[in-house]
This record gives sequence, structure tokens and C-alpha cells, in this order.
Amino acid sequence: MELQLALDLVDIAGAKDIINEVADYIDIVEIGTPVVINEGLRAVKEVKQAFPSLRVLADLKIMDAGGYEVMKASEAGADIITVLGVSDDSTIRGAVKEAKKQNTKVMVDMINVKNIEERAKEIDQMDVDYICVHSGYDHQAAGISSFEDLLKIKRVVSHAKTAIAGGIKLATLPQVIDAGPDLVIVGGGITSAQDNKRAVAAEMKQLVSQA
Ligand SMILES: O=C([C@H](O)CO)[C@H](O)[C@H](O)COP(=O)(O)O
Repeated sequence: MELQLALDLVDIAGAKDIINEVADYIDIVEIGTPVVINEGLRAVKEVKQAFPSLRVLADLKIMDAGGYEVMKASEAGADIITVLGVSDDSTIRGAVKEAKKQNTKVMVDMINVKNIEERAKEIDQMDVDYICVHSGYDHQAAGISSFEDLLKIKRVVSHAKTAIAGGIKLATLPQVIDAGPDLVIVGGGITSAQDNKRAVAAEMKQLVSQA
């Protein structure tokens, strides 16, 4: 099981500061959607250049033009790019085709997918690398977690790796780990730890590594 740090509410300099603190304990660093909106793919490029040994995920949440947007993110240095599960199949297939050409990977974000089991089953046949259940900020604010969705997709996904994101904290991590995702994605659970981001990341890494 691997650990991904999601960076959402920072600029490029702030992202680098946090990565410097926790790089020893993460497998993948995510350049979050708000960062890409604010800074563009330059954020992906600069982080990859500064931390070449870390895999970088560009959280573009692609909804259309899958091939073109995967191409641009891959050229910027992304190793993994997100596409939305609610997109048309042609968008996901286009993203996968381009990612293979670029030697990068596609993560399908199932945020706001209603028929999650059925859609996960379909997407699992499209040669994607990860299928990620995700309770976004707005759902988190309404008290919705993605834990049940993880259990649902685990029943039907057999090709892609499974991932989970959305509001995961140190206290809730053991329950998430018990459900057996391949990748756990944590943003605020690490970044909002005031003086001990490194210690929290270290503890999380130890827990996911044991699983
Ligand atoms: O993808 C995310 C969200 O939609 C904002 O772009 C976050 O990276 C994801 O939810 C993980 O962050 P936390 O919920 O803070 O753990």
C-alpha cells in the first residue's frame, strides 16, 4: 500500500516547503486542482524538477479532451493524471491511449459518480491504472465519506489499482487500511498538522507500509 500527499491550498513555494518536510514518507505527491488552477502546469513542472525521485500526480480532473490534456500534463512532468469517472467513455479511453504513448498513468476519480459499482466495473475494463473513490471538499462539509464506496469498488475492480481520497486523518487511517486500497491519498490530514507534518506523515507511512 502506498501513500500520496495531496497539496491543494498552497502556491509552488509552499508546496516545495511541505514536500521538503515529508518527502521521506510519501510515495506520490499530488499537485491539487486548486494549485493547477492558480499556478498552471508550471507547478507540476517545478515540483518534478525539484523532486525527481517522487512520482507527481497532476489532479486535473479531466472531463473532456482526455488525450490532449494528458499529453500536456505528461509533457510538464506528471507521472499520473486524473480523469473524472463521470466523463464520457471516449474521454477516458483517449486519456489512457495518450498516457500509454507518454509512459504515464491514468487515475480515474469517481467523485460524484452515482452508480459507483456499475461505473467502476465499466471503467475497470478501460485499462486505467487507478480507480479512486473520493469524497471532495463539498461532500466532506456535508459529512459524506468515501469509505463505503471503497468497499463497493473493491468488490468489482480486478484490473486497476484502487485508491481512496477525502478527509482521511491519522485517526481514520486504520479503518481505511483495513479495507485494503492500493493507495491512500491524504491532504489536510498532513498539511494542516501545524508543527508536526513530518511526524504525522511518518506515522501514516508506517501504517500503510505494514498493510
Ligand atoms: O482532490 C481533492 C479535492 O477535490 C480538492 O481539489 C483533494 O486533494 C483530496 O480531497 C484530498 O485532500 P483532503 O480531503 O484534504 O485529504
